[in-house]
Amino acid sequence: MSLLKIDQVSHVYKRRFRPAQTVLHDVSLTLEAGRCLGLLGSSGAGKSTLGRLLLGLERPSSGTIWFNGVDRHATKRPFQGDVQVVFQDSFAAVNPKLTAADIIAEPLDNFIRLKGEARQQRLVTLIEQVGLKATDLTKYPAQFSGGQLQRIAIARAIAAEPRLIVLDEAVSSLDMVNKRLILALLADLKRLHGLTYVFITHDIKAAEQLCDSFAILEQGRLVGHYPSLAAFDAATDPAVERMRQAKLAVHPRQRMIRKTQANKG
Ligand SMILES: Nc1ncnc2c1ncn2[C@@H]1O[C@H](COP(=O)(O)OP(=O)(O)OP(=O)(O)O)[C@@H](O)[C@H]1O
Repeated sequence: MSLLKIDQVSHVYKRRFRPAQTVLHDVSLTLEAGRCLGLLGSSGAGKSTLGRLLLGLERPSSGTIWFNGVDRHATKRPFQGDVQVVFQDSFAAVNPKLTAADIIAEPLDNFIRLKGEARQQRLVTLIEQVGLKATDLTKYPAQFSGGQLQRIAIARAIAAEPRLIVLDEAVSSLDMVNKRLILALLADLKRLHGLTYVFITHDIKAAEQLCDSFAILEQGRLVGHYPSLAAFDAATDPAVERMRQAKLAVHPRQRMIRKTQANKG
């Protein structure tokens, strides 16, 4: 049985004073445990919407998301520790008033509930697993670089021993060196913990480094699904060609950040 089965999922956003917008159309995908699915597509293709459905933050308008054989949205609390997320902007994703220990401990306290020395030991193990030091646990977000804070976000994501992690543009804001390091870290953690990833990205090169299978969304439709890197590399269909052509384009959010920084400077 597949760990994840997305079965004919469609999603519609209702909008005020404008017609409703269907952003996912009949998407079906499967993912085996211990594998990484690259979910590729240009801006607005519906990637993050699908990620939010997997996390249980939204309910699909139609279709079913089966997780470990269970309809994810049929339960009362679809958002459980077994699916976690790492977002692109780690500074926005954490509370600046919390220490690294508080941030990493959040899912631990919610889902595992360790106490005293066992809890502290687990925090030390987690921060060391992402390549930081035990002494970093008492630091605040502002004291970390973007790459270091992304490591904290990854430690938080693995803290509750999830089965699946949604990585939503998780390396897109990082410089080339940090991107390579974080991709290597994610690959190591996947091997070590038998993790399963959905890697949402517009960056074909990053996806090729981490993923075992590849899906391309265009305007909410699945236009390509490749079960291996070899199949993806060999693909010549127009959807893959369009992704390859777009691979050097800067992500719109990055463009906005750069523009703001340029205006400030
Ligand atoms: N909460 C929302 N309410 C209404 N429309 C939304 C909402 N979230 C996303 N959308 C719309 O749904 C479409 C798909 O957005 P989504 O963020 O899923 O795409 P994406 O592929 O992740 O894009 P990006 O790479 O830019 O993040 C877009 O047209 C977007 O404007």
